Amino acid sequence: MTTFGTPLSPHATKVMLLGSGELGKEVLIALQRLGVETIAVDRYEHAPGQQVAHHARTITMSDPAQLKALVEKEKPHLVVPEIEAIATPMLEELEAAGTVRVIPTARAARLTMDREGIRRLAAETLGLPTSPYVFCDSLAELQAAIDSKIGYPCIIKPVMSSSGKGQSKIAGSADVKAAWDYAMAGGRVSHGRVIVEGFIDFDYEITQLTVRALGADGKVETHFCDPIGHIQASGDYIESWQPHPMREAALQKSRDIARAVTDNLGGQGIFGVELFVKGDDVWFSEVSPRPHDTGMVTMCTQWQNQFELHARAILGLPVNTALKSPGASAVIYGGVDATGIVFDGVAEALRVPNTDIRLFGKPESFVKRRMGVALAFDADVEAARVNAKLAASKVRPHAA
Ligand SMILES: Nc1ncnc2c1ncn2[C@@H]1O[C@H](COP(=O)(O)OP(=O)(O)OP(=O)(O)O)[C@@H](O)[C@H]1O
Ligand SMILES: NCC(=O)N[C@@H]1O[C@H](COP(=O)([O-])[O-])[C@@H](O)[C@H]1O
Ligand SMILES: [Mg+2]
Repeated sequence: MTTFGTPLSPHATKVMLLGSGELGKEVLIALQRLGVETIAVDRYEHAPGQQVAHHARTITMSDPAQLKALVEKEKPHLVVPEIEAIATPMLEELEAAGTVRVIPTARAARLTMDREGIRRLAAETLGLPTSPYVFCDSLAELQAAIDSKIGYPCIIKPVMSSSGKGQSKIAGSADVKAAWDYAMAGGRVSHGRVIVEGFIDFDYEITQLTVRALGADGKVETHFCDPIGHIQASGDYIESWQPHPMREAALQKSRDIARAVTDNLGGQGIFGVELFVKGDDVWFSEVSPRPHDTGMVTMCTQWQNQFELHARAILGLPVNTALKSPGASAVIYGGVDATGIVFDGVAEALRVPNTDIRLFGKPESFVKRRMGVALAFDADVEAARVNAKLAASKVRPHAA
């Protein structure tokens, strides 16, 4: 796209986000700064991104008929998936018919929508190192897969879920049934299928943000951000930092894997490639063809954060992935099941040196729902981590 229109006029450049949580909200803000007209879609009203977009629409995005009707009505130039649970075969149909361009591609959205598509692509088609895995459709199949191939400890996840929902790590046969039941209850779209993965005893894990953007010659170029280190609890990110120090060999392998996966998925935009590292060994875990939750740290560490990079890349604009400062992020959970909650301690949080916060504005809080994030920059990552966690701890969400 080289010509940009005026929002809310007949020549507007229109972008529709499918999913409008905390990540989409920042993409929408970045798009608006470039004069794009935005349509924020989510499964519930007043989603974070809907609060800042020109238009808010609420549909069941996994329903192909509803999705088709909305895209045909709104006629966006670009459709940008922000979550996995979307009727991606319908996106492929709309893309093939020339109705719309999907970011990065409809095929990438379909392959990464559930764990099976992307895992088989990475391990079986591209030959990349991953944990050992088996897909299972029943408790009996799960037990058999563990006994014959995977062993303990292992990790069981619904094929379609994110942020650790429905995921368990188990140590022995006594836990298999509970893990199966938990996966059945925790998947985003009900699917009686799980992946069981061998546990990788990594030294650390990173997100390799990788941007595919157009160069001056109109060809796609790959740009890498500095590696982001992170800590996950029950499969959900609680802390991240950038840059994560890495030995040269591990960094090179990480980038080779990231390039192989993103070259195959194609299109333009940012990807969050999740990797496990032990010594100089690197395993591919999964990839988001969109900004990544651990990448929220880039709001205080890069000149162009991951949301701006995504906005620029999808619009065909040049990108710059340079680091501005080391920094860290720490998650603020709701801590309570309630709607319309209030947050105390925001001023105290911001009195911690070099910090900032984002409160996402989700209308409903759950004990373990991510409601905000604290950010800190500093001369080194360790100091930033201390301050990000301190700032997050000062924010006290509670029922109104
Ligand atoms: N095979 C494994 N070995 C060791 N740790 C693992 C394995 N699989 C997952 N984990 C741990 O669980 C975390 C979450 O796993 P995964 O990324 O597959 O879940 P997710 O629900 O897709 O999360 P998200 O949507 O936040 O990326 C990983 O970042 C890692 O810390
Ligand atoms: N790991 C994926 C991830 O972090 N996705 C982000 O969380 C939102 C859903 O939050 P919710 O579950 O609180 O509605 C999504 O819309 C996206 O912004
Ligand atoms: Mg993950």
